[in-house]
Amino acid sequence: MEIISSVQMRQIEDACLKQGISTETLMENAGRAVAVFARHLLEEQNGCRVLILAGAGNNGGDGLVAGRYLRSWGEKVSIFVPFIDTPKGTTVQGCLEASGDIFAGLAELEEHLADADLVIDALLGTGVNRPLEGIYKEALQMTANVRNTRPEMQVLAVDLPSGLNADTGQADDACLKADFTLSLGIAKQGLFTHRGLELSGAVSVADIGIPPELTTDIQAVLIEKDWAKSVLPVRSPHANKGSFGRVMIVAGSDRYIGAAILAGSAAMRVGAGLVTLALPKSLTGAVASRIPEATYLPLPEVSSGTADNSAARLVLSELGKYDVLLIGPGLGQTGYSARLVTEVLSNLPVGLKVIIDADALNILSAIPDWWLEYKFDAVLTPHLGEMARLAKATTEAVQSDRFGLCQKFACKWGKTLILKGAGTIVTSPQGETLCNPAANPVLASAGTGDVLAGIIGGLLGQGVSLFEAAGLGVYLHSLAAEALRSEIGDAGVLASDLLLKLPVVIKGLKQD
Ligand SMILES: NC(=O)C1=CN([C@@H]2O[C@H](COP(=O)(O)OP(=O)(O)OC[C@H]3O[C@@H](n4cnc5c(N)ncnc54)[C@H](OP(=O)(O)O)[C@@H]3O)[C@@H](O)[C@H]2O)[C@@H](O)CC1
Ligand SMILES: Nc1ncnc2c1ncn2[C@@H]1O[C@H](COP(=O)(O)OP(=O)(O)O)[C@@H](O)[C@H]1O
Ligand SMILES: [K+]
Repeated sequence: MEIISSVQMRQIEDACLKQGISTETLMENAGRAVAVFARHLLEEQNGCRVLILAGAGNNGGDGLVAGRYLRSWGEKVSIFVPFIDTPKGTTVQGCLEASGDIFAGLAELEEHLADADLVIDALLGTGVNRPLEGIYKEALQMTANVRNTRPEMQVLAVDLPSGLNADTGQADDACLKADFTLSLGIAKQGLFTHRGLELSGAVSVADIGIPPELTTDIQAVLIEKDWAKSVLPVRSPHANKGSFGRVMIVAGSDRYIGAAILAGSAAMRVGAGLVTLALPKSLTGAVASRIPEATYLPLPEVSSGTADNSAARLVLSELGKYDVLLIGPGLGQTGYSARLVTEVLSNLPVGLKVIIDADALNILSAIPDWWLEYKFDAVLTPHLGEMARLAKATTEAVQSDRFGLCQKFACKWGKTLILKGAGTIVTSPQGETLCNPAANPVLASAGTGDVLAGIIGGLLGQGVSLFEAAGLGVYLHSLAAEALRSEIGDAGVLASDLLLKLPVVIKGLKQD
């Protein structure tokens, strides 16, 4: 599914106008599609009472058109039109009366909510430009309250839940949670990240007659099963371990021994041929007892668990034999770790695929204009805090514009950037964007990021490109978490539980 911003949607609307397709035509198509969808929902629940909340903009227009169709098909339609007393309200009143029972007061709204089978939320769409207040806010809150007492009453959002920002997924406190969202023409990106994930319900897209040639420039898509299947590495029965890549993981320090175990195991569990863990010498025994299948590059130490200043040279002397370097999980941020990271990144063999994760990102963020020093493309995997440090922004600023910032900085830094968290976003340096529309508390626990970095390392080793490995890695990680949530529950799952699920979800993907 393609996804776009509100600015892009406006450009497409303008292009439609130039081709002679008017906004009225698009709105007619949109309203009809909403009505068809609504009728289907009503049939499923044997209902017939539709309550439409129609705002003063084009989103409300879509709702009014839907009302006209539904009424002509014999459904019982009532329409809340809070702007009825404005000049615009007066001009549309004539056609509204033909659309069903119309009213503007909250008392009547409460009455209609008492027996509505379906609420169509067409108060605000992409045009929301300020906090909700007054009658809009009260109407949405009243609807939400009634829905709490009448869960059988369903809510269908037109284009997006009213009060949700179409670009950022930020939501007004009064935003009405939908069971279904019918996005018009092309799905709006804000539905799939931040609060959009919890507020939009099941999202589908209505064809409203936009000519396909006007959508060819769209660079952002959701990560979906068919795409993931298409980029899964192929495994020949005649392969040997050299066929599936050699992955070097520089990870772990005295306080974070588990990071190396999780990342190394994950790389192997997605099918890497050979994984070498480069970690401080005194940690090697403990880690090797947990992953006997890996090979080891014990790094000289300045003290127990801290690699010394000669460690980078040792890593570099071996790296020529590898396809992939993952650097960062559990490294800590001492001066020694910083020197290890910067010296390795400054002297990489040509052609090596690189993932920079966790502490290595924090180390980069302390270097002014680090991206000018390290000009090669690499996969960067920041969570919110790491992204804020790298982008010199607050975490709130990052979270309030996840798509915008991920796209801006992937281009500026020339890196394949993964902005982690619910609704993870992946952007290539050229701006191609993938979004994984998933939120899962199973992943909100320590160590899951190490697993993700290892997965991506394992996929890169098998020849997947940086961008595709990033997207596929995020998807497999999320599928494994979803499987655990249904089997075990949403609390108490460990990052290491993901590991054994990885081969299973890969197998499932191949068979589907
Ligand atoms: N693009 C396309 O191709 C197509 C788009 N279509 C549809 O158009 C929708 C976008 O329409 P839109 O631009 O009229 O915006 P929309 O969300 O209806 O409301 C804006 C109005 O609300 C107001 N307002 C703003 N914030 C407010 C607040 N907090 N509280 C109260 N009022 C607030 C603002 O007025 P203001 O007071 O700022 O003058 C303005 O009047 C889109 O989501 C889709 O459904 C389809 O019809 C077909 C093709
Ligand atoms: N609520 C959530 N929904 C979906 N994914 C999540 C959620 N919380 C965390 N994740 C994912 O879990 C991983 C956590 O990574 P990170 O924060 O680096 O953890 P750690 O450093 O402890 O390993 C990321 O892949 C992130 O996208
Ligand atoms: K809406």
